[in-house]
Amino acid sequence: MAPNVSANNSSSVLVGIDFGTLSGRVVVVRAADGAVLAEAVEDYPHAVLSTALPGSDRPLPPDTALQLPEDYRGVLRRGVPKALAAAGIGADRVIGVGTDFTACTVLPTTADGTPLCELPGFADRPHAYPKLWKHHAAQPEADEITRVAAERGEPWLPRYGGRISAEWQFAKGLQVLREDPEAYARADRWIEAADWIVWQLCGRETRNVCTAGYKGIHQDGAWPSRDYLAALDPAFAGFADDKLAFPLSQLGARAGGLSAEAAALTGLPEGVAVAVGNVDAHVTAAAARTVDPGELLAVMGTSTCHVLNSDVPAEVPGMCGVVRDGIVPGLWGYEAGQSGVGDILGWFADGFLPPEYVRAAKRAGTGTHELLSRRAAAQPVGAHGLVALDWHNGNRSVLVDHSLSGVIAGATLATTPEDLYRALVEATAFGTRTIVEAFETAGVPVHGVTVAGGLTRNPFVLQVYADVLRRPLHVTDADQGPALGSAIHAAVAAGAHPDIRAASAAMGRVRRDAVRPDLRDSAGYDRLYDVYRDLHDHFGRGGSDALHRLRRIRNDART
Ligand SMILES: Nc1ncnc2c1ncn2[C@@H]1O[C@H](COP(=O)(O)OP(=O)(O)O)[C@@H](O)[C@H]1O
Ligand SMILES: O=C(CO)[C@@H](O)[C@@H](O)COP(=O)(O)O
Repeated sequence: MAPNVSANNSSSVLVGIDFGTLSGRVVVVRAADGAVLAEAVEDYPHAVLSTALPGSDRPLPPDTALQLPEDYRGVLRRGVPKALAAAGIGADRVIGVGTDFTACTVLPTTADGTPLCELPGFADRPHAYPKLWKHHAAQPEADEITRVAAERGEPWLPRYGGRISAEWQFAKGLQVLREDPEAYARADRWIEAADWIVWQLCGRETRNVCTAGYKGIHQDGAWPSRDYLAALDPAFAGFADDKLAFPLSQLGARAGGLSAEAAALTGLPEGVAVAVGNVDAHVTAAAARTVDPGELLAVMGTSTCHVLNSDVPAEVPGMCGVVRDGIVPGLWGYEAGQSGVGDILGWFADGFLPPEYVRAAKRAGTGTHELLSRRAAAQPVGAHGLVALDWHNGNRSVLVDHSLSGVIAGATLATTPEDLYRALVEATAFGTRTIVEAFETAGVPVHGVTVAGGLTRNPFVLQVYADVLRRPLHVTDADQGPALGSAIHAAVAAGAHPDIRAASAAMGRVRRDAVRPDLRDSAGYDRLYDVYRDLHDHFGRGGSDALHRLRRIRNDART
């Protein structure tokens, strides 16, 4: 049944769904002004598979991170009806649905979109499963992809900051070919989860310009040539032509209408607009009103993604990529990122605290992050005598090396847990400063910085970032920024707003200058940042190969 609400009716609503690392979040949003009427969070029952496949005790190799497609369907099946019920509105008011995904989260499927891991005989093969963005086991393939491209002078390499990441589509695809050629051959399609979920919703394959550009290597209308791919491996020559190629759709476009099957699954009306797939960080630009040139958005959660529009393409060393139309049609969209941010803080706060800290947090009725943040905030800048490197999940920008790991320098017998927590927060802020400086040095101006994501709920973290960056921060005023961004894209796909810019202006939410820097503290952070830069270049740019050697020793010991 087609909905009985027209696109510009004041009661029209959109459903936005953000498929995150551990859960899917669904929001129901008013088309006219972006008011969030309700939200629901649906955890993935299997979370991240990094030690073993379900029902198996065979250990997975180091740096593996897989997921289950059925967990994604669970968000459609349970999360969407929950959010609609919480909004207390009839499904007939929904005029469109938009989705975003972590990326590059990518899976092999048959020609009809069936995930390989769901085929008889493939359930026990790790390479038949979706590889999550933080699957970092394809670093050797990424190094090879970069080296061969540099040797051949491939014109697209500078568009990726000079290095292709182990997180992206080609490295992960080449790993499958090398380690499970049968699964590689059986995969008719190699598709971003961002596009696969849209396939589940509207019953047909589409591919979006955003993931094709940033996570695939699609530039100036073309994939890497067969010659280049054959130079990597003759059996890889057809990777792009056979498994990726498909006409690309612009962001904000209508991918199709909701299929009868998806309507039955979600409770939404058949035929409503389904927006083209998108990436969690890039879609948030619409929610944060950072769709104009020079407005940098940092989406700070498990990891941080930095996205930024510009009128001009530039070569920024170590960025993730620059893609025409990659964030909004008509501009060059830049992306950079840090592979570990909230995860580094969580690793420490969840795993390394003395029992008395956990008890103190309980007594205060807060979590351990809040306790550590409160205690750390009471210190003068630099009083802990520490500087850390934020590479516990590798380095996505500007070094593009996932064999790097974390470092904490300056620890003494007097070092406390709040000292360490503070040093880790600061390290992530220094990582962001390194990225902002890389953009500006390369001639891509950064006029303003807006932040979104789960870490914006921590005022201490925000103050450190404002001080380290010496800039006021604008803060996205939405608990579920990516999901709101997806709803905004759905509004455009449904025709409720003419384009992403207009929809962002009407439906986006941001508190301008919400956090102001304390410039006295900025001066203290400048001194720490100098030390960070020294350690960064020493461990990351060839001063010492200690971290690579340690990674090799670890892998040898585990195998
Ligand atoms: N109060 C807090 N301060 C800092 N980090 C936090 C806090 N609470 C949770 N985290 C971290 O934030 C991350 C989750 O961020 P969130 O934006 O909710 O998720 P995602 O990145 O999956 O979208 C986790 O890595 C967690 O360790
Ligand atoms: O890399 C990207 C986007 O390009 C992210 O999807 C990835 O870092 C995961 O983001 P989250 O930290 O889960 O929000």
